[in-house]
Amino acid sequence: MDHFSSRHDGLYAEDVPLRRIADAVGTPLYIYSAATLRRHYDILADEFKNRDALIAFAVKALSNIAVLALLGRRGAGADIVSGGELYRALKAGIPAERVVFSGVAKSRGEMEAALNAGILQFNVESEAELAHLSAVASALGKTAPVALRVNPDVDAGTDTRISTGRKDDKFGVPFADAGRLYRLAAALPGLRPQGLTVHIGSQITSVAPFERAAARVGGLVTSLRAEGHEVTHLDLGGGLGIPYERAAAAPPLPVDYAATLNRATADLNVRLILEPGRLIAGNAGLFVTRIVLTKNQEGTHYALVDGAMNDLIRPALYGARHEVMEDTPPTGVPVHHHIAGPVCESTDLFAKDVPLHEVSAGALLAFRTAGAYGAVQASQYNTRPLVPEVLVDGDRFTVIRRRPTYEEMLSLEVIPDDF
Ligand SMILES: Cc1ncc(COP(=O)(O)O)c(C=O)c1O
Ligand SMILES: N[C@@H](CCCC[NH3+])C(=O)O
Repeated sequence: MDHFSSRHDGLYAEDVPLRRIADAVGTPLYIYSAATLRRHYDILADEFKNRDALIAFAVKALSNIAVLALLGRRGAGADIVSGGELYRALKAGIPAERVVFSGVAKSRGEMEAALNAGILQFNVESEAELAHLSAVASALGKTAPVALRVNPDVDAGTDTRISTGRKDDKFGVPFADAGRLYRLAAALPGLRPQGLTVHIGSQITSVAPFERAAARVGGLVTSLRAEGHEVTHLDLGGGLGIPYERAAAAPPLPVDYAATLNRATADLNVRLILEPGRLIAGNAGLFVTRIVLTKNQEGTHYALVDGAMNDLIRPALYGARHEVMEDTPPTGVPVHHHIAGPVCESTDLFAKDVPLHEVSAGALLAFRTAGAYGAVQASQYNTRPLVPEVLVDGDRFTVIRRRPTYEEMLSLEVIPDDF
């Protein structure tokens, strides 16, 4: 089911023509489909409906509060990695009891805010962090619910830049230290260890690594219980990959992924937590840009667009490929173009050799699969305004983050008096 479609009169997001949104809001911009977000959440939630399970959306993937509110109302929790994300999740109405806090270096202020809010769990990634959290919680007279993030030393087989579960990655505690650190957490004041967590990477395209990681951490649950510890929560992270290109091998279906996790944890009697990000948001978003002009450089045709790497950095950062849709219904023979933006970097190149039928100034191009790690990784490089976000729901659309003015962009800057 694709909520972004090409019809006889152009591209649509659900029942709204892209052209209508682009004319009203200007380009570049992100467009999200509410129906897709709901569908992706519901498919996963349904697979765990007979379990005590929480789907804590990874806020880092797409953190607009409208999206968080939409998911929160369906029962989603939030996996956060900063005080800012905590603030967003609570603003969006996600109850603190559904918030888990991941990250290798939480600051004192972030810990205090999360303790005061009363979050479900801190995912702790080192011995030093246990000591730090113990001190912060004790000073506040609070008890921090803790899950120890273990590094299962499983190669997720994904891009090395987004792999997190091999022993040399900076995440989690070494598997061999987990027992000792769980005991330490039980002994330290201000901490209440309640579980374990793993997250082995992102854009993972087979279920086998999830199965291995779940088996390893499941074994640890059993051995800790045998030592007399309470282990009531098991957080299996996020990381399932999604199809970026039709031509590429399809990643496992969410139902197969869910079946694997359900099987691996069926006998553990734990509250299960998942932290999907990309799976829910990735294919729910388009990045939309307009052609400004074309040029031929030493035999290469360039379509130069008004969007740039500061708006969607994935191609520049990871060599990611986002499929391109043309707004103009394809007629005639296409000409292959490189699609590049106006930023002064050679990596500001979205795609090479894309067959385009219409390259006149003003034509709209939409990059698919841009909902996750798109708008959230945008910057104001080259003093380009942060890219707006629009949420489509049926035949309606709402600007859920508007484009700032130049005045707003400069409003935090000051020229000292005494130069
Ligand atoms: C701890 C943690 N949980 C969840 C996620 C979400 O991952 P994904 O968007 O691949 O599902 C990430 C990002 O990789 C993460 O670091
Ligand atoms: N930013 C990465 C994903 C990182 C996952 C974060 N733990 C991407 O765009 O694919």
